[in-house]
Amino acid sequence: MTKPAPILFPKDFLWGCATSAYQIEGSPLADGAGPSVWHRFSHTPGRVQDGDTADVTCDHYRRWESDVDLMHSLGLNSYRFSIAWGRVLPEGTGRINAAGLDFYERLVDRLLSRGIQPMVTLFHWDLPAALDDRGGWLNRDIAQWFAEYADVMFRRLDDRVNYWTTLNEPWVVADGGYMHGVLAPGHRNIFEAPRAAHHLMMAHGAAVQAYRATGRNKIGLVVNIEPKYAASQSDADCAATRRAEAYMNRQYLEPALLGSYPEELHEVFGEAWPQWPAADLRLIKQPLDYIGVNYYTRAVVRSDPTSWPLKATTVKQKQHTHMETGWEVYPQGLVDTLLWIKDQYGNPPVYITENGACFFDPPQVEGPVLEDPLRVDYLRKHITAVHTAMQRGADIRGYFAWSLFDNFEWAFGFSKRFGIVHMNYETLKRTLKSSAHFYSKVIASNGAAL
Ligand SMILES: OC[C@H]1NNC[C@@H](O)[C@@H]1O
Ligand SMILES: [Ca+2]
Repeated sequence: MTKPAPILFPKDFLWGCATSAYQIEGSPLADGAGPSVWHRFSHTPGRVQDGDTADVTCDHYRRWESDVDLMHSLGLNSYRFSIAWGRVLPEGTGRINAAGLDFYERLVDRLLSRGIQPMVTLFHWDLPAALDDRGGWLNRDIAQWFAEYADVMFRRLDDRVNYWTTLNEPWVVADGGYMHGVLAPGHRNIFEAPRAAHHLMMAHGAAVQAYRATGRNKIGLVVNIEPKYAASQSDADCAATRRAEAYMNRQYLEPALLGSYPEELHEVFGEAWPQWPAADLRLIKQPLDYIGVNYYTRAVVRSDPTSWPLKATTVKQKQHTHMETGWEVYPQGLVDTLLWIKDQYGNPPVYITENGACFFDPPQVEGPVLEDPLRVDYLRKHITAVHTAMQRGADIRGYFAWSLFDNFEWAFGFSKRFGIVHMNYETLKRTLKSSAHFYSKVIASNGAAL
């Protein structure tokens, strides 16, 4: 039996880790920064598990130099992070806070000095509170507010940043922040959710349009995709699955890539679905250099007339391992997702901009390395899935593990640990997990160590 050929990735494949500003930086109001909706949300009793806030979290705002050195020691050739809008524009528009801009410029320069390509996300959920006071994502003007902020960043950093992202996971903001109210700004309103979603995408389009005026590099959109599988072949379950797929996986990709919304959304939102002017869709549909895909899990869907607003619910797959968030470990879903994007949207260049898992890790670490075999297994199977999709023609250009550190997991607070590096939140000591060593070997061997 001949040994299967070793898995090898292209020479210029990006290998990185992903983080976001509010989740790792701490010091949310330092050096003139304006508060974000997440600063307000986490300081509102009852909103975040155990009353956790990201006032300190990984203290990356003050430890960024040694953190970049840690990334270098792992052999990362890229690093995906986000900019806190309120550090740069404390009121969201107008006055620029030089100290905020300087922080990100120094971070980019250090990354480049260590041979690490920055991939910079402009919005990863931490909207300046001052803009939320003016309606936030419910105000059509936000498209221009966002383009103004994006332009400030492009002018300062496009000579060094080769990969830009407008938004991270707009679905999560609209669904969590406006439909179900479990994320900032905590609204629960079926009439607000599609408007927030639409204005998020208009902001995306306006920022890409602004980029094309001066930008010389690449810009894209990052979406979370959770492939939906019908629990049975019944008409009801298949229709429910189509609704779920339209609501999460197509509602953002299709206006961005096709300039249209899936028909199923009229059924999902009913009278709450607005009629949008064609000019809006023309603004949203801007040529992109890549799509970022964040993949964690799949959903098996059945019809459920009692569930709101989708009339669909997921069926637990007890035959597979699950993460602490209740998400099924299902690597085949990543292959299916990447081939779906290839076949449905013309094989655009794709980066896996997030992939990772939160399994129970002991909160304290005794020895030099924390053993996390379940996460090693998860990463091995999902990186292999990426390679499988590439062998079948998908144009995948890079992979970012979520996350470099354990960090503030939104409404879950610090209870969920996704890091390949353990974070002790009292001492702020960083400790490599065996998944960090594993990932480091995969990068060094360009895949052969899988
Ligand atoms: O839930 C894990 C991650 N998912 N995507 C967005 C990130 O901010 C989350 O921490
Ligand atoms: Ca360049």
